[in-house]
Amino acid sequence: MNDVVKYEKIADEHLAVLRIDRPEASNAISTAVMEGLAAALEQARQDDDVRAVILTGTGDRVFVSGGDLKEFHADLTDEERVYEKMSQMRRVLETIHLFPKPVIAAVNGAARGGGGEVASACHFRVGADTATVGFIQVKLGIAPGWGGGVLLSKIVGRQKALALILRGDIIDARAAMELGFFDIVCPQDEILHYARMYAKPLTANSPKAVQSLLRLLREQESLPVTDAMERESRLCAQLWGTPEHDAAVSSFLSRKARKE
Ligand SMILES: CC[C@@H](C(=O)O)C(=O)SCCNC(=O)CCNC(=O)[C@H](O)C(C)(C)COP(=O)(O)OP(=O)(O)OC[C@H]1O[C@@H](n2cnc3c(N)ncnc32)[C@H](O)[C@@H]1OP(=O)(O)O
Repeated sequence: MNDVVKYEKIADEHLAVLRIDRPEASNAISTAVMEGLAAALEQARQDDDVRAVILTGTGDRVFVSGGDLKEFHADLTDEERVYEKMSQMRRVLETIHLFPKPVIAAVNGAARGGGGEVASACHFRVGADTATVGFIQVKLGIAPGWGGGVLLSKIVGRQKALALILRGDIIDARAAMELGFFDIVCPQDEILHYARMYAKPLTANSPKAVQSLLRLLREQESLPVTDAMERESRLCAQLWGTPEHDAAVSSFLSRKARKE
């Protein structure tokens, strides 16, 4: 992390909160933000005490306004340089998408262009009631640059993604919820509280079970259905011997015994 990406650990909730902190630029993604996010994610990955991550933006107006059009248009002049810069942020989105611990986007306000892509890379999205989402790249005559259109399609389905990306409409929080993009919507001034509440069951459950299920559910998308089903049986067998499973079963059985 650095000046433009803040990292806060909430130790007693096993959470890391990553905050994109460029309110003067509507939290646009500059090269420094890309570097800060990569470093912050690595810190959260390495900290065994962190069981989930919340990603948000500073302020009550904007989550992320997309790529920093001022920096990019000053610096990037030919296709290969644009491609390299887009790929730098695409790798950050890949890191989020493949992150071993659940990542929750707390969409505190407008998500535009790449802002929608960043939210799409997260495993869950908590939206402020004032938030708006627009995959508006088409209005700028470009495509989503960071691979987030592909991820959007996995969340809302191909047809709805096609409409959002090709039309470039800006939708409000209620529509984002109806599409299945937001998992919950909450009052804007309580967004972090709601994101923390959303994280609670994820961090309370066995980290080994949560993390291996997250991986399994991601990997099963590219497997034949019977292979994916077999992996689920294997995972259950692997988790059977863990202390968390022993404790949960003992607690259940002793509860039953107490009732008798
Ligand atoms: C390049 C990658 C591509 C992708 O992969 O998808 C993209 O992301 S392209 C970028 C697409 N995004 C946009 O076009 C969004 C542009 N911004 C807005 O629509 C609005 O700013 C907002 C996000 C809806 C917020 O509106 P508001 O609260 O009214 O603030 P202002 O518009 O006054 O902005 C304040 C301040 O922030 C600067 N700003 C906003 N967005 C960007 C941006 N993407 N890059 C750089 N700077 C941005 C804006 O210029 C203002 O600064 P000043 O000009 O210094 O006042």
